[in-house]
Amino acid sequence: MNPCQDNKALKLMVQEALPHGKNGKVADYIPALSFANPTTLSLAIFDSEGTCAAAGDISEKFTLQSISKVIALALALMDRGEEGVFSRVGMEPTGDPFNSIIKLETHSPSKPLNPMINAGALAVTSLINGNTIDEKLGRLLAFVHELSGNTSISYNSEVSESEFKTADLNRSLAYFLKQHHVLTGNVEHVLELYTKQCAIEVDCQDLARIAFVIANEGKHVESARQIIPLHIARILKTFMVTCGMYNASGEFAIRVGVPAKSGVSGGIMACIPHGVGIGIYGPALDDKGNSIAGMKLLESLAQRYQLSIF
Ligand SMILES: NC(=O)CC[C@H](N)C(=O)O
Repeated sequence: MNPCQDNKALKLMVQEALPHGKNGKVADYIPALSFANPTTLSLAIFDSEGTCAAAGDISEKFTLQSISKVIALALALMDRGEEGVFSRVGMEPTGDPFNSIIKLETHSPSKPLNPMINAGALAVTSLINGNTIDEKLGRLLAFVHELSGNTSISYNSEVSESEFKTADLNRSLAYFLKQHHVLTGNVEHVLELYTKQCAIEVDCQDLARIAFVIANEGKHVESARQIIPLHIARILKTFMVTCGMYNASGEFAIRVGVPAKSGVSGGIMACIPHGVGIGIYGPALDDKGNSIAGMKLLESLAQRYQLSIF
């Protein structure tokens, strides 16, 4: 696997975007995330030639958080099929914050509107095959290893424990879903798996490689192996466009126009059809939970390289 090469043009773009982070704040509702350095920004871009260009400190690691929802959805769809997953979770954007409970009660039936909000992601995580939490997590990690080509990726237990102890809102969502038979099984087990899934730790280069596979119709560049079936890769990208940036997805589609998924750690994964994967890390967030400098950087990249799919 070729390591990413520093790129001068990208470095300039990172330097330009970085000051925008000053207007943001690192997430602290998960206490372990509050230690992140708000003045950092890094970028890796992996393309169909198998080359990777980078800028910023790409060795910095961060947890996937909501970006993991895309990966868990892929695995659940491979495990259960579309009917098995979409009987429990819908396909529509909400316009509400990612952890909102409101539409679960006002919508009938009370299944979560999509897999990118927390309620939908909890339902999806509960569908991953395996007899024990360890087995399910092991399958998820093996899948991440395959997508990224990096078998050393694991989860950060300090972050997962910090989230598990404080996840009362997600706990409420999950118990609500259990009451309405959307989620079956032990809620605490689902939360344990979900918080470990969110705490899977990567760097920008790993994220760019994962993004590439999704962008490239589910295929690896080196081996051309189909890791994710084509129709599932399309579903993932479509959800990323309609719901990937939470309740900022509409504005992001206009300003940037690429399938992307953010996480509250400050990561953004962007998948440019049909074969560029982008990984970004910038932990200062806006009030919707998206990386401010990261979004600015994607906007400049999209303008400069005409990336918008629209
Ligand atoms: N938006 C996010 O990244 C949310 C993920 C986080 N683990 C949570 O459930 O709150």
